[in-house]
Amino acid sequence: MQFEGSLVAPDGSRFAIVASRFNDAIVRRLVDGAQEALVRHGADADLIDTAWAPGAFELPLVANRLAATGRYDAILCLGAVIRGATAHFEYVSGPVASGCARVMMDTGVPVMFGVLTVDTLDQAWERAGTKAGNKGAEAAAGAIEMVHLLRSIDASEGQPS
Ligand SMILES: Nc1c(NC[C@H](O)[C@H](O)[C@H](O)CO)[nH]c(=O)[nH]c1=O
Ligand SMILES: CC(=O)[C@@H](O)COP(=O)(O)O
Repeated sequence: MQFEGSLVAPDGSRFAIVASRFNDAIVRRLVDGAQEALVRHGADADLIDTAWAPGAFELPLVANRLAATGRYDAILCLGAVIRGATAHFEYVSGPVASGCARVMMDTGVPVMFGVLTVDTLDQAWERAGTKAGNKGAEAAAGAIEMVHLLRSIDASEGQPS
């Protein structure tokens, strides 16, 4: 058997975008990119919910609560963690990444990590819809692929290999 996900959202698939307000001038571009990419790949805009958290550090908890509702086929966590003058960058970016992965493994709901972890504001702008693409749109494409992939694996249960 070979399993892979297409980039066309299955009918009725529901998505949640969890975004952080810290550096929101950048994060809003990630959210816009994600919403546009989901719809362009066939998702129903009415089936895309968005939640805003204070900062990236809070994203995993919000993602966990949304995943626990059972309403969503995939969740996108979007944010922008930009290095400052202290070690705070490490204490935020590390737990956010591991927290998002933990939610995905604990709940079985795909949680796409669309959080920028960059050293400079320029690097953030480059990844929010300019010369390095849009990490929100990338997260959206990955979410759709994961929904398809997991549904095909689940559908194969009990079938001979
Ligand atoms: N410096 C950044 C933060 N810091 C805030 C934390 O995410 C968190 O909200 C606070 O520590 C309270 O728990 N958040 C970002 O998203 N990006 C940053 O660059
Ligand atoms: C990622 C951060 O928390 C960072 O932006 C905070 O800046 P600083 O390290 O100068 O306090």
